[in-house]
Amino acid sequence: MSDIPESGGPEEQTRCGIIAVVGAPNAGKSTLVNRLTGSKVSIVSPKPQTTRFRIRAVVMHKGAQLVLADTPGIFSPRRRLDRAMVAAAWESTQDADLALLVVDARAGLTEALQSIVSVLKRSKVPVWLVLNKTDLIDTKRLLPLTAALNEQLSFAETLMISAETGDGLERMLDMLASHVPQGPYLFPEDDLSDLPDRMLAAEIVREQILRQTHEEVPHHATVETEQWEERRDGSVRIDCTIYVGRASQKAILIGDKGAKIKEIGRRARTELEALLERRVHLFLNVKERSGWDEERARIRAIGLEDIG
Ligand SMILES: Nc1nc2c(ncn2[C@@H]2O[C@H](COP(=O)(O)OP(=O)(O)OP(=O)(O)O)[C@@H](O)[C@H]2O)c(=O)[nH]1
Repeated sequence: MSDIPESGGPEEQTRCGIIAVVGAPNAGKSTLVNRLTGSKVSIVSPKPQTTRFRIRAVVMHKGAQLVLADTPGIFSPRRRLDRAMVAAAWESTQDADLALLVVDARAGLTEALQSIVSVLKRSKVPVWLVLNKTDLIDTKRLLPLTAALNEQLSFAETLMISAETGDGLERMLDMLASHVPQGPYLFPEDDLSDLPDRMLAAEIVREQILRQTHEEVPHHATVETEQWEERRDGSVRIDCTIYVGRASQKAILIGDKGAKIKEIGRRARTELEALLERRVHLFLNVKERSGWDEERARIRAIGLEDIG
C-alpha cells in the first residue's frame, strides 16, 4: 500500500488506517470514539464475544479514512477469557497502523493501566499516549504522569484531550489523518451507513462456516457482504461472498450437491432474522481469490478472518 507512486491521481492519494483504541476500563474510550464520530452511534457488534477486532467507527477526516477499533477482551483481566480469544485480540492489535492508549489522567498510573502498558511494550505498533479528562485536573499534574509513562514506553506522540468537552480533538484528528498510510479506503464511503449491519452479516456467516466445516476451510476463508438491499415489504436481501484460497476448500464449503453451503446459509439466515428482527433473503457465493494472501493482514485486521 505504501508504494503508490507520487504521481498517482487524486484517488490514489487517499489515506486510510486502522487505529486501535485501548485503555483501562473507564478511561473514556467510548466517549472519545463517539466524540470523534460526532454522533452517539458507534458501531458495536451485538456479539462482541465472537469478535476479534471490533470496529467501533469509521471517521472521514480531511480525505483520510480512520477506522477506529478496539480489541475486546485483551485488556480485561477480570473477564474469563479463553486462550484463543486473548491471542486473537492480541494479534489484532499487531495489525493496526497505530494504537491510541487512552488514559484517565485524573486516575493516574493505576494497576490496570500498568498492565496494559506492559502488554503494549511488546507490540511493534506505534503507540500514542492520549491523556484524557484534562478538564478535571490541573495541567501541571499531567507532566509527572507523562514522564512516568514515557519511562516505560516510548510513545510516538503525547496528546492531551478532553473527550467530554472536545478539547484537543480537532488537532488529534488532523494528526491522525496525516499520519495514517497512503492507500485506498477500506470501506467505500457509500457503504458507511449500513456498515454495522454488513459486518454483522459477514460475521454470522463466518461463524456458521467455523461451526460446520473442518478446520482447513475456516482458516482460509473470509466473508464479505457485497450487497445489502432493502425491500419494500420490509425484508432485506443480503449477498455475501465467501473467499477461499484454493479450489479444494471451495469444494468442501459447497459440499455434496451444495448441501453444506445450503446448511450454512440456512442457519446464518435464521440467526440474522432473529438479530435484525426482519425477514432475510441470504445469498451466499463462494469464490476463489487468487493472490489474496497479500490482503490477508488487512482483512484480518477488520476482524473477518480467523487467527489460525
Ligand atoms: N470529565 C470528563 N469525563 C469523561 C471524559 N471522558 C470520559 N469521561 C467520563 O468517564 C466515564 C467513562 O467513560 P467511557 O467512555 O465509558 O470509558 P471507557 O473507557 O469506554 O470504559 P469501558 O467501557 O469500561 O472500557 C464516563 O462517565 C464518561 O462520561 C473527559 O474527558 N472528561
